[in-house]
Amino acid sequence: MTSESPIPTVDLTAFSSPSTHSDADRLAAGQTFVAVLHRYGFAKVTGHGFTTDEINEAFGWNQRLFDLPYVDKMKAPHPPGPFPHRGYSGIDHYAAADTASISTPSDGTAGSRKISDLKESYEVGSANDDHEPNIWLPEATLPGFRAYATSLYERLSSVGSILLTAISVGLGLDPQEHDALHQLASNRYSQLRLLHYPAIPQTRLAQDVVRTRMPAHNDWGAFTMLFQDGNGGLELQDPQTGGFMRAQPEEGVLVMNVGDMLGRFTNDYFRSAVHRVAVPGVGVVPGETGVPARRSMPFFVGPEPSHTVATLPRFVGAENPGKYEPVRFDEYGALVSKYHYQVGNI
Ligand SMILES: O=C(O)CCC(=O)C(=O)O
Ligand SMILES: [Fe+2]
Repeated sequence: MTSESPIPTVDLTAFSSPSTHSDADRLAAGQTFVAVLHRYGFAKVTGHGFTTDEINEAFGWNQRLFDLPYVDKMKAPHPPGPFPHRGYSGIDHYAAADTASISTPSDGTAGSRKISDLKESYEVGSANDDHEPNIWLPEATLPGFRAYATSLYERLSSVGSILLTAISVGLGLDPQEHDALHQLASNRYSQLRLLHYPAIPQTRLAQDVVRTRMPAHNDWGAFTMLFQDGNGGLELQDPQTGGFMRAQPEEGVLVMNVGDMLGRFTNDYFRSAVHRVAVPGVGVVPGETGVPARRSMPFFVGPEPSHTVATLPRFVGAENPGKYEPVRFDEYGALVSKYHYQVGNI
């Protein structure tokens, strides 16, 4: 079941342009953001500070990267295991390599699906990450890409801080709680993923081989900020109805979804959002051409690997018993990525 009701949009300009807005503006925007995240676990966000020009530039690099011949892209191959989660994962190799940043919903939907290889990706971390080093193409293969991707990581990291501050203001956190929230976002250990889902020919759709471009899953960091191109396909599960809501593409809009760490931190006051990438049904594909290619760019915001994520006491009470034990982020990630490496399906 996919619902056509729109995902609420929250404008965070009061946080990205603080000098032209008052504390009252920030409180109102922060509270709206918190209310939407509490209800859904995700939101569309405008006024995040990442301009339309910057978004277009990022998609331009996405295209130039994936337009390279396969042999060139394989000059920066993702290693055969889950770690480090860096470099290029090709159409033919994706299922075994793509394991980090994703966990599986308890209903087992992701686990039961036989995946076709429908996407390629390139994973980028911080230049200062001493844990998972980046894997770069030779400079001559795509001149300027390394410098650009490094700067994009930094830009998106600062956008992540804006979203966290909005959450902090909206929740009315005290300074100590505010710091604990911000520890969910390490500038050094977040992760940028460039994604390309190639066009799918009509014949392949008619054979009914292709059901989803990415099966339902949760992201296991703190939260994810995603830009997608005009072709859309991202769907997020409404936790109240269980139906999926389409994230209709809109220029300049970022989709933010809660990941497992922010879910645990808030004792599910913000629930980790189940999401997937759908393929339009055969009936809605125009003509014989099939489904167009699609590009997206998620940025996974997460804490330091050694950081222990514990539920904030304000989210636990007599009517709201704590659901989660404190967990070290790297230990949680190792469990999830090992599972996905074995199942090899996302
Ligand atoms: O491509 C998309 O829109 C979603 C990607 C995603 O959910 C992921 O990479 O974890
Ligand atoms: Fe995801």
